[in-house]
Amino acid sequence: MTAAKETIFALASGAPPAGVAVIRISGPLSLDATQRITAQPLPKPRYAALRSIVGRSGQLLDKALVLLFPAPHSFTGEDCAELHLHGGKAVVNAVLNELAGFEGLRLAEAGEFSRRAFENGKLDLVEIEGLADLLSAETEMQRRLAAEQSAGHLSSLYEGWRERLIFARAMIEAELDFSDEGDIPGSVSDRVWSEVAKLQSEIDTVIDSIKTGEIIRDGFRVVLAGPPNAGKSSLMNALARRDIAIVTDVAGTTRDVLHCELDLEGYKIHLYDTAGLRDTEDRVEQEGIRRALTTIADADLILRLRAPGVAGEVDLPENAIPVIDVSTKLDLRDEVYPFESAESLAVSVIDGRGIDLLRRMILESVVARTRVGSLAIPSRLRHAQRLLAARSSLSDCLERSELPLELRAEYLRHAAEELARITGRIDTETLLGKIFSEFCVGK
Ligand SMILES: Nc1nc2c(c(=O)[nH]1)N(C=O)[C@@H](CNc1ccc(C(=O)N[C@@H](CCC(=O)O)C(=O)O)cc1)CN2
Ligand SMILES: Nc1nc2c(ncn2[C@@H]2O[C@H](COP(=O)(O)OP(=O)(O)OP(=O)(O)O)[C@@H](O)[C@H]2O)c(=O)[nH]1
Ligand SMILES: [Mg+2]
Repeated sequence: MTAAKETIFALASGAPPAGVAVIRISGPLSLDATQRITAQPLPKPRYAALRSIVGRSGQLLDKALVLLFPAPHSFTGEDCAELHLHGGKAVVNAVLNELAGFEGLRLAEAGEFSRRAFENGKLDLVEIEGLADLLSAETEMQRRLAAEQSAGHLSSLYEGWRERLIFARAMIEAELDFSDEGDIPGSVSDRVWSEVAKLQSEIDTVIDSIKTGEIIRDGFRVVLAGPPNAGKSSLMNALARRDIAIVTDVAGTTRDVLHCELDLEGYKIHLYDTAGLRDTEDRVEQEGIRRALTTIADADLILRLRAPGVAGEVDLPENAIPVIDVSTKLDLRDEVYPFESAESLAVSVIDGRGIDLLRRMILESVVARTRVGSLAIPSRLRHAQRLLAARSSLSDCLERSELPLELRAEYLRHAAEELARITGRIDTETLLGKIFSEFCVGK
């Protein structure tokens, strides 16, 4: 058993002033504290009731809605209470101070409610990561991805794989146990290998979707590249609809990499403006160009700009990054129609032609890059590492057919353990192993 937990509390809603502020309390003294601060009968569990919130000397602090969630049916799995106060700064402070004065209560640390939910088996690590992503989601696609993850759909996928691996191992154990008797029909393990191969390909599909998850969660990186004076900074300002970058007719105006974020139909886009690429003796500009090339190399999409009367079609480094060719300053040319082909177009920041079309082409590029059946997909390196490890154990298991069954089964155990590490739900077997390995031999 764990030692009796302290009771923690915190403002769970956004910074005051706000219409309503929610203070959340969790731990064994939650109900006591709520009783003391209301000095009225407690509402029945999970029903909101209006109560006077009073201070030590009986003074009225606020009239608030009070909600109780007795353990284990709460967010943390502990006794919880919520005070829905008027959201003024002084109201919130007065109630927080009152709670802080109670013996056995203290202010929660960052993430402590979620940590307790994890410790009480209410949420696994993957769901907690999803919850964190949900709270920081700014775009619709980020929200959808995080909602899938925090609702446990990704966890179920991993847990389902793990159960199938445990079952496969059980089949092998059974074969080992019965093989002494010599007369089992066919080989059980043959079926196991085909199941393992199937699992491996399912894991591969999910590993392949990690880049998609990363793009949705972290954003799609679009880089403006081209010679000086091509109109990169002007185009950044036009796409962002804000005056972010300095624009002049001096070649070599931009040196640092400039960044802004766009929300294109729910997709988070990082847009980078870079120094014009050219041979130069200017050391500051050289450094700018070095940074530009680094940014270009990390891009998910490159907008390669050229302008009438501006020399230097830039040679981009050889790589597989998609490119849209953009001819700028369309207003200085005779053409009227901005659309050239699927990979190229012409724009003008003066009359605005082609800008919306370019926005749509960027959107099409990110949509094409993130097409997946379901959004129950990983978006973090942590998952990628464990999945790759699990996958490599499965391929060892399949390829090393010269090994005795026991050893091949060991690879399956290892793969299952890697999956358990992602959700943080290490099975009793490994947990016990871990606990006992920490004891001295002979004790
Ligand atoms: N006022 C309020 N609104 C909120 C939250 C909250 O904690 N308080 N949430 C906080 O994130 C989210 C809702 N999430 C919640 C998740 C679980 C439980 C809960 O009481 N779970 C119990 C009972 C489940 C049931 O009755 O179906 C349990 O899991 O045992 C409550 C809120 C969003 N809105
Ligand atoms: N007529 C016209 N001029 C433009 C257009 N876009 C940019 N310019 C002009 O072209 C010049 C260079 O524009 P910038 O946006 O600073 O070019 P840049 O590519 O960022 O240049 P560097 O930062 O030096 O690499 C400025 O004088 C702009 O006003 C356009 O669509 N039409
Ligand atoms: Mg510039």
